[in-house]
Amino acid sequence: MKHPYPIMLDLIGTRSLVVGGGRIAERKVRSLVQAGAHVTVLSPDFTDGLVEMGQRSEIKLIEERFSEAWLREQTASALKACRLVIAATDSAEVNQAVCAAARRWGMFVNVVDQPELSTFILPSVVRRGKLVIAVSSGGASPSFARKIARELEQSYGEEYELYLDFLSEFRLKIQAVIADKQARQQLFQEMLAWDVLPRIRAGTFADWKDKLFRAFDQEPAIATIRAFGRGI
Ligand SMILES: C[C@@]1(CC(=O)O)C2=NC(=C\c3[nH]c(c(CCC(=O)O)c3CC(=O)O)Cc3[nH]c(c(CC(=O)O)c3CCC(=O)O)/C=C3\N/C(=C\2)[C@@H](CCC(=O)O)[C@]3(C)CC(=O)O)/[C@H]1CCC(=O)O
Ligand SMILES: NC(=O)c1ccc[n+]([C@@H]2O[C@H](COP(=O)([O-])OP(=O)(O)OC[C@H]3O[C@@H](n4cnc5c(N)ncnc54)[C@H](O)[C@@H]3O)[C@@H](O)[C@H]2O)c1
Repeated sequence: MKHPYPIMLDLIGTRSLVVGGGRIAERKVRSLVQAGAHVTVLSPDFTDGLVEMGQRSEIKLIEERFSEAWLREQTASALKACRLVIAATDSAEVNQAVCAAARRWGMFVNVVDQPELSTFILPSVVRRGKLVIAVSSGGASPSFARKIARELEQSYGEEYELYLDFLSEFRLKIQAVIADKQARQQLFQEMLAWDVLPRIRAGTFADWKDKLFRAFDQEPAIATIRAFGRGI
């Protein structure tokens, strides 16, 4: 992959197929389910984790081997409904066959043991609510991508979830009321320098936010917000 193109996909309600039921398949399935995808797993056996997810109806398990014969039995509409396919068996040949079929159907495909065949690969991810930090080494060293993500996890703690919610909520409020686009954009930059994170950490954020929103509702002007943000 010379120039991977990073995107944030909305998979809610879409279908994905994972072929293979081992440890690696389970890791990929968990991230798909977390993203809201409907996942079908095709394999003659499954990890305990996958079995439990199947029992909780979080995923659909098909206890069969992938083969050309299995593929022929599937209806075109069922296959076409699949957005992503992950070939996660321990057989390079089977993974290649899954990849060829997925490409034939125009699906995006990830091959866990042959990155060069993949049309997408998975990054190491840190999630803090709306904040998603994805790190990829482009397949050079997945362990290194993971190491950087763990380091970022230390720098961007749990408080960032609330922080992003605040930035998002207040940004929408400002967009709805302040017509001057340039002034708005300047304010969005300035807001990043306010002492919001220390307030979240100190437990004084909710009170401060209430006051800010009340001040803004009473006098919806840039100057009010600026003065408040700077603690004047
Ligand atoms: C990030 C993460 C996401 C995820 O899987 O969700 C991910 N691998 C993770 C972990 C990990 N993978 C491996 C080890 C063992 C140590 C090592 O080899 O380093 C560890 C470490 C561990 O498990 O701790 C082995 C490995 N991985 C691949 C191969 C095949 C090959 O290279 O040929 C082999 C050799 C198999 C063998 O030879 O036995 C291939 C891929 N792995 C990728 C992603 C894609 C590139 C990502 C990138 O570079 O940006 C890519 C190309 C395709 C893909 O899978 O999408 C996840 C960390 C999640 C987290 O944050 O915890
Ligand atoms: N991409 C990554 O992040 C990564 C990390 C480590 C290892 N790997 C590679 O991933 C592969 C899988 O590793 P694992 O630890 O999950 O292996 P595993 O042996 O635990 O699981 C393999 C699964 O594939 C199933 N399978 C075999 N043939 C099949 C077929 N025809 N149809 C459907 N399912 C079939 C097996 O029944 C089993 O459930 C290995 O090749 C490994 O080298 C990838």
